[in-house]
Amino acid sequence: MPKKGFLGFGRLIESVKATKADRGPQYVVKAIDEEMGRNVHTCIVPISDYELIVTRDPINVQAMLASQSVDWDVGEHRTASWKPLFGEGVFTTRGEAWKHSRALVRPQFAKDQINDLDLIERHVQQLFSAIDRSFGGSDEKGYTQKFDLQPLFYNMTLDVTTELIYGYSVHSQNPSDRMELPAVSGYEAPDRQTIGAHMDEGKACIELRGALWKYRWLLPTKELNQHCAAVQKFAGYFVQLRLQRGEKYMTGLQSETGNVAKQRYVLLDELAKVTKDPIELRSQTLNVLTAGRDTTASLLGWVFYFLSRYPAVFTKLRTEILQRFGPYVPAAPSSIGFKELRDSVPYITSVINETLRMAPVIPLNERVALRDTMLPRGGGADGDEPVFVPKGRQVLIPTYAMTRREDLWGPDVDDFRPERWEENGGRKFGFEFIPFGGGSRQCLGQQFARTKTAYVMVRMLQRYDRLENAELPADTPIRFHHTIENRSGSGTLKGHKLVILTPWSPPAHFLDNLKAKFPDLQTEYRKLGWVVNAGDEVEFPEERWKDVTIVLTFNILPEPKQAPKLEYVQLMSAGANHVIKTPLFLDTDVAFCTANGVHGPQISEWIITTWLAFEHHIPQYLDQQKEGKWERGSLDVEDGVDKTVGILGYGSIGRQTARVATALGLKVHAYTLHPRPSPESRRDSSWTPEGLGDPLGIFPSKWFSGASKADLHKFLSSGLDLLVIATPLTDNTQHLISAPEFEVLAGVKKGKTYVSNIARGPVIQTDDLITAVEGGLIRGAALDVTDPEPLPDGHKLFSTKNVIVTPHISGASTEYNTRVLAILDHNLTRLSEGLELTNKVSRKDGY
Ligand code: HEM
Repeated sequence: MPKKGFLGFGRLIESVKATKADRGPQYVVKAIDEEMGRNVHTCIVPISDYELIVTRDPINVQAMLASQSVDWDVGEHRTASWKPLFGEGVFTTRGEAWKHSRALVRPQFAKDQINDLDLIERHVQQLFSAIDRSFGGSDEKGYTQKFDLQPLFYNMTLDVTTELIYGYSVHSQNPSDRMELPAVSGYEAPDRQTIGAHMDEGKACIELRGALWKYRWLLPTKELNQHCAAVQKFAGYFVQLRLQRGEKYMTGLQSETGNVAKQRYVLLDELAKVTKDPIELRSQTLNVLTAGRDTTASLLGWVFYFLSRYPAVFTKLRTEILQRFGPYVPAAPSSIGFKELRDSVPYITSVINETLRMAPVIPLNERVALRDTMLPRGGGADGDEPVFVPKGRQVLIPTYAMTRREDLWGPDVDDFRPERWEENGGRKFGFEFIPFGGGSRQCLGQQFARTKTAYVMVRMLQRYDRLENAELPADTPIRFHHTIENRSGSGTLKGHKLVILTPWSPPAHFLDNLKAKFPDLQTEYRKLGWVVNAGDEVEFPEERWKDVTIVLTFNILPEPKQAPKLEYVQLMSAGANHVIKTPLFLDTDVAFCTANGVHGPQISEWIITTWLAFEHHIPQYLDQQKEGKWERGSLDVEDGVDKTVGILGYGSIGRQTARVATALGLKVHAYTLHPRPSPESRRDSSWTPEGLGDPLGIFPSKWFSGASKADLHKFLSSGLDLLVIATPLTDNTQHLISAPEFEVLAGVKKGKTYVSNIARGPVIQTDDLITAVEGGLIRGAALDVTDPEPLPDGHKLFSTKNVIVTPHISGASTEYNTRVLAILDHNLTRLSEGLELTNKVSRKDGY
């Protein structure tokens, strides 16, 4: 029996939302890694009333797609969802119907003519014209305007694919190239202007229906029906034209389009030599159209997404392309041949493969068991026994998760590195890399897709000598949309209403900027006092909540039914403990985000201030000053150079402390609960003021982790001059630092360690601390938090030598509100772009 259990129905909703937020494929990896374990590759997921098997084990995938493929087929929900739009064809059928389709279509892809580079060149020229026309006007450095390439690739592949399949391109890149379509008796010419949009929107409806699977009947069908009718009318027209013209279809086509240069290949014409069934011709051609258009456009989008973020790869690729194919000559037809394109610059293939590894265009696939059967691996205590799969059980194949397995791809699995495909005589791959599927239903258009992509890359890199990422920072995580497309450009907040409920007024320039940035966003501001207790008066009238989608608040929250449109609550506090018991948190899936990150600058200043004050004997001099005395004390001052600060809890405060400490010459040792072995795992995605903190996790010279005392002691014995406690208070961290820990510190540093606590008082055992200071086990302590708190008048801590106590004020800063508004602004931008919000409170963990 494989491991059972991530997701659950609530988590399924999370995953659908994650997909909406462009994170679906990543979500699957995260869910398996975090909830099942990094070494678990096959598991059972209970969803609603059925159980799904998920496997990222290449052996199992090979069994389903190839060696035992007779036991498996694609799921009925895939075929049922897609058929209304594209009809029955090679992509949308199962069993015998699929075998028939595949036999019909497959021979076409074996023909050389399908790789028609002249056809691609004509549409690449249109792409360049479209770029020049809309985004030309180069600046003094020769740059075009900032623009999004992805939609242009969608247009280009639509134009190429419609010409390849029907002989007539829709010319979405340049509508003025459209010739009038010939009359077909009984058929109206289709609208080529809107066909791309009908395909896109129809597919979006289908994806939603697919996600809801057996509940898809709940969705209205009117919109989908309109798209289906338009798409089928489009293909149906060309089918009729071919059937009415017969063999003369190609002659008519060549004279009408003026494209007579050589024998042309048109899929519809070839298929019509085998079958005259209009429905079959319509459906099969539409199946190929949908399989080929979006996938290739998406791959091209991803290629340039990575090239713009990895300039060294861009430069290397461009150099090799220019060496082999020469520079771009305007208005001259390309003379690149298919074979040299495929073979002469292997780095092109490496870049394409690495792109497909980082962003497999179809990141999730699936199969259903046709009979009781077995998967070779995933069962038993160690996961290496076969797994029984009953007839009808669905198996999710997260292609993306297989190309993210560190054990298969190495420690740099998260880096875009095309060179990996060339090392050790060229990487051989099996079922761990299946961007084009595998086995019996393997993609028929792989060669064509690779040729087209390589060709566009060559022409683009010949023409443009630089490509700059004008979107989000280069290290922003990859973003998926509808599971395959990369997303660019910023969105709007149309239809959203924000209310700001703060006890202070947001500055006018903040509101003005918001208006300029999101003209469609409605904003309302109400100055409200702190509402701390349940009985306090809530001044925001109940009826005003009904249109609100976003709120900035400390703790003024509506009842769920009062705010049916609410999507996102931005809290003003760094913690969420005061809201996690509210019905809005418990009973809805509204996103709650904290203001985590607002405290880093001021608290790290407090840590360094108190430590330096101690080292420089400032408290004694202040006492003397009050007494009006000029007297030199000890000249024994240890500065920070080459000292070591250990940060217990490497969150936003710890990271900013690391930055400041590094500037003073200290070394940093970081301690985290979970291990952070790779550069990727050391990053921090929570909000950080620009240029501050350590978002990339680069300051620590050593990383420690673990939940056991032994792990903690290893960290404490690493030679710490300053120990900063910045870990949250939980059951596990209560009295984490007690007598044994002071002994460990003393064992190495011989009483030289200074302890700073800005977390919560009970993390330290107070009596043990006093004993440690008095007994010389540590040098002293700075405490902004104490146990008990507030510290009673006259408590011993106040008078313990070398201890600085402040009354829980290290978080105070006049910039607090400015930072809260910066987080709101940051998250509004992410919301507008469909990205996951920053600082989101986990419903499972409550923080
Ligand atoms: C980057 C581009 C492409 C990718 C990543 C891709 C990926 C895939 C994958 C993963 C499958 C298998 C689905 C499954 O296992 O159920 C598939 C099937 C298919 N692809 Fe592609 N594809 C691409 C481009 C194309 C192009 C350009 C064409 C045609 C012009 C095409 C035609 C097909 C067809 C007809 C099938 C159905 C095969 C069958 O079920 O027998 N694909 N593709």
